[in-house]
Amino acid sequence: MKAALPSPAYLSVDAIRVGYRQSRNVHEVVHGLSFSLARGEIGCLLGPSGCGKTTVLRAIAGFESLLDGCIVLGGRELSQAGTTAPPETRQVGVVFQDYALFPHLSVWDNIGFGLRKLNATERKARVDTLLALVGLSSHARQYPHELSGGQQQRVALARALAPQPDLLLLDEPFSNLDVDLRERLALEVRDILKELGTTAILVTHDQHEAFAIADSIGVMHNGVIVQWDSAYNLYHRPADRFVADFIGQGVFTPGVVDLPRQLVNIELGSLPLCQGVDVCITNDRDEQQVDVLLRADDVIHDDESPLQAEVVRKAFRGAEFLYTLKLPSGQQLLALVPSHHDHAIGEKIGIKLSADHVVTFPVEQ
Ligand SMILES: Nc1ncnc2c1ncn2[C@@H]1O[C@H](COP(=O)(O)OP(=O)(O)OP(=O)(O)O)[C@@H](O)[C@H]1O
Repeated sequence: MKAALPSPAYLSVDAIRVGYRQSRNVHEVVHGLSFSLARGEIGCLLGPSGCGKTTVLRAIAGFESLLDGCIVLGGRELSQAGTTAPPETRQVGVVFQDYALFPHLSVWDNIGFGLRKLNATERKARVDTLLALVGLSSHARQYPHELSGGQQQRVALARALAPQPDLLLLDEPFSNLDVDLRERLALEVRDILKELGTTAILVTHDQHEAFAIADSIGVMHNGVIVQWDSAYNLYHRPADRFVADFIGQGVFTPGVVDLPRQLVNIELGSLPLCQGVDVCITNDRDEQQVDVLLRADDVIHDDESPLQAEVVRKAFRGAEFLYTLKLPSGQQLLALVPSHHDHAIGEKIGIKLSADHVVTFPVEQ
């Protein structure tokens, strides 16, 4: 059987460095960042405020030039140091956080704005198709101020998609919307982009948004991508402590690797080392102190368990409580527990481990 070949890159962002001019100096904020997308793939740059996500997006859109590296889209070189194709020649659409709709134009005219090269029949067909796709056919004659935030963002999406861009950039598009609507709209947007086969990049600091929309996610820290991966792998196989901390909820708990038995022993019990876990034993006793990542779903509540932990904090999450628990040693951990188990702060509850693999990191000095 032939091994599957990796999809060829449609967008290639190769070792780009980007900075902002400050008087005579350039303050570099993106340091040799690389990733690529196949045609029709949805990527996401996810990271904390100030890590450089928007700067990367602006460089791809052509609003910032490169200090080094290059950006290639569908075989066309868009940017390299000293050469920046103007934004309007790139066939790249952008959806901004604040919608940026034309207030004096109706929904229909906003969407049709970039289609003046089409004849009236083609233009009408295209706008009507997009209106139907974003579920706003009955709002065509309304003005932006007559729509909700979610509806306005759908108009902005339809307007950006109307000229059939080679690449769509979405800059924190849901951040002005309430939490429930955000995830719902993110899923809807994913369906729309997949139906059209549009290659897209979302920038966000919200992991739920990233998980809902993207095929591949790059976690950014200080101007570089520290892990480019699926949502599943970012959560279950974080490449370093920063990713482990940024994605999902969990704690680092001390453990000792028992290499001959392929176990890691922690206060709660023993966990199997999974194959491929990179544990470097530096002493001759075949054991090593490590920090073990324990996710909130690795610890389950069990009334029968002899292992007791004290509830020190609780946060209601609808279907679940996120409990912060204290072990007899004082070590704290997190546990997601179905919300019909409503325990008081200070109460002791039975817990046990339910992790099928373990992620370890070297102990921080
Ligand atoms: N026009 C500018 N001039 C100078 N510095 C800038 C400019 N825009 C951004 N920066 C700086 O570049 C760094 C990265 O900013 P950027 O907006 O790319 O981050 P971000 O990850 O998108 O953050 P956020 O999530 O808060 O939007 C920050 O330190 C910021 O202060």
